[in-house]
Amino acid sequence: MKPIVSIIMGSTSDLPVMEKAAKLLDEMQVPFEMNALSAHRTPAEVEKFAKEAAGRGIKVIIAAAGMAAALPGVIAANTTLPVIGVPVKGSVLDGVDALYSIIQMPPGIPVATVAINGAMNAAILAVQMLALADSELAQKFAAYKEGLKNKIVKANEELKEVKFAFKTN
Ligand SMILES: Nc1c(C(=O)O)ncn1[C@@H]1O[C@H](COP(=O)(O)O)[C@@H](O)[C@H]1O
Repeated sequence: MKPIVSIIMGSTSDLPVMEKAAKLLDEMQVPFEMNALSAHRTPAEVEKFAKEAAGRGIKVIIAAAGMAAALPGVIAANTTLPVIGVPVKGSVLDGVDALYSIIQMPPGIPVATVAINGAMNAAILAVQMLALADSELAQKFAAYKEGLKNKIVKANEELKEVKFAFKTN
């Protein structure tokens, strides 16, 4: 199947973080692609990628970078597709540098920024955007959310049992 989400990262060193986004998209059966491109190191390729993405059928771009993270913003500047930015923790500034670089976009060129290393939430946001026009995906996502709820309800029941055991000992 042709990819409809594109995960792009500034370096393959960001992959351990971005694997969480890939896993979630895989779980939701959303076709995606992954590329490492850098606005600093491969600016021409980034511009080409961003300009051609919509024409290739990509609907949402997830762009991740650490340090002086220009990549998500440069992609947003070169496409009309929604761009979700993931600041990656990696430098001596622990990802705050990337967070500020990505989140503080000038008016007109937004990047929907998630938490530092928030790759999974980036994928969830992408799924939510796609689900607006895909009722099957919307149902899958609703089931996923229900699963999250059930997990905490079960954990709460287990907690009560622990408390009970604590009291009787
Ligand atoms: N922030 C950017 C950009 C960019 O914004 O274009 N290109 C690479 N990087 C980031 O540099 C960090 C170190 O990269 P290396 O590990 O390759 O030296 C990575 O977190 C990457 O996202």
